[in-house]
Amino acid sequence: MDARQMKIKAAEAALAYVEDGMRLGIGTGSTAEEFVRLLAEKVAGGFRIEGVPTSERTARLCLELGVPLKSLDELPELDLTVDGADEVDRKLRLIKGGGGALLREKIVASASERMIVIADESKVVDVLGAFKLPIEVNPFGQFATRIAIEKVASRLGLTGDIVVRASGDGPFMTDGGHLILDASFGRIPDAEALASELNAIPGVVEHGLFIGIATLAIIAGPSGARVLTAA
Ligand SMILES: O=C[C@H](O)[C@H](O)[C@H](O)COP(=O)(O)O
Repeated sequence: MDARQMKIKAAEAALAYVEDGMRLGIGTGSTAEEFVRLLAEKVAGGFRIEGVPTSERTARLCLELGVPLKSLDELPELDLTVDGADEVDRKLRLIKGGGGALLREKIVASASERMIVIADESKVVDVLGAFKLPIEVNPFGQFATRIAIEKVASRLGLTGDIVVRASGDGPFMTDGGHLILDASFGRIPDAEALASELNAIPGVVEHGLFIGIATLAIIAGPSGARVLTAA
């Protein structure tokens, strides 16, 4: 089974949790896109859902494939969000934001009764942090914000480069008009402490640590998909 087939397996398994009439948060990234494709087939067959996309990219795909969309303002309470992740640990803590959609993803998932993560085995880790932590920051005062992040990290014993994510010749801009700083901290033993310290920095809009948000993860490997619940 290749990487794409594993993503499809996880997406298929997640579809079993989607019920007719649900208000559904729809994630971003290559795994979430497999979910959108399968969801679109069900919608074409008469299945009714109302979807809230977590990015402009996901919104475009949904529109192209005929998945009905609403804004989060129209549907501020959702039944379920299905989304990918860059890392997931055994307590279902996540790193997200590899595709730059972490802010909307976190808002949408937090407005949902449940969040199901879909991923392949390569995303499961013992300790978060091998994947660079995306931190979304306001462009105003970005250097001051970076220094504040470095100080917080150093207090927690974390070191490593923090770089502005690039796109083409310029910086990558999120759907909300912010920058992403990718922090190479390596292992993050106390994700809760880092999350709350980052939240306290004024220039930090949001960060990619999702803690206490996911309800279960569907992890696909070469021999099929397994369900991971918080240890
Ligand atoms: O910002 C992007 C998201 O957090 C994605 O869900 C995450 O990067 C995983 O994407 P993929 O399924 O492409 O690995």
